[in-house]
Amino acid sequence: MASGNWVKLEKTTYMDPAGNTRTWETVKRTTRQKNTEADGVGIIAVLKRTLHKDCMVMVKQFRPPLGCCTLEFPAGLIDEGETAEMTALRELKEETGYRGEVVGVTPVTCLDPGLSNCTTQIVLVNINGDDGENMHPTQELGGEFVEVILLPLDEIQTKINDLLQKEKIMVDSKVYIFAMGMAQAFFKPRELPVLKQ
Ligand SMILES: Nc1nc(=O)[nH]c2c1ncn2[C@H]1C[C@H](O)[C@@H](COP(=O)(O)OP(=O)(O)O)O1
Repeated sequence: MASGNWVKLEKTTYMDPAGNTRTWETVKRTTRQKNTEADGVGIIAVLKRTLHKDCMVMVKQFRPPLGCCTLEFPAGLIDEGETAEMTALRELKEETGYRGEVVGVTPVTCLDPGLSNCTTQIVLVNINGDDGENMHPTQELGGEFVEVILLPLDEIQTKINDLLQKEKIMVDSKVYIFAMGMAQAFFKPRELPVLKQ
């Protein structure tokens, strides 16, 4: 239907469970590399430093489709010949200046399946903040404008809520779901169990 340098709009033909042929308006990225089912990666990066709380390394940037800034995990598209792990370490260095170590990776996951076939792998990365090269991180941005935001892991939902109150900023759903999960993990086990009616 329409095609640009980064995305295209297609009419996808499929058969529904009743055997009827139908169509769906679908957005696809045009940049997906051979030998990968993922368009890009998201990076859950945890900065670990002596005598500091563990912090999530987040990024704030203006996103043209939304017309506002977003709070996201560092992220980026997979380049030719890269694995998800390689992309994660490259993008983390470019966007935040930190050098990390991969400690986990998800399967290929979808992002907005009612609209698009866009996919991502989420890569979990630890950053040794006591390491000399991570003490003064320097971004390597070629024309991108990305602000690094550190949020303490054990208060992440509250800190995000504070940011949303203070600034006109939109939070990525992956980030907020992660924050809700962390809040549950940190606080629920410490509550005394009570009988639920
Ligand atoms: N849908 C897009 N439209 C564009 O006009 N440009 C786009 C789109 N998607 C990616 N890009 C361009 C813009 C930047 O030059 C790079 C950034 O990509 P990357 O760092 O890999 O990913 P994000 O940080 O998630 O944008 O790609």
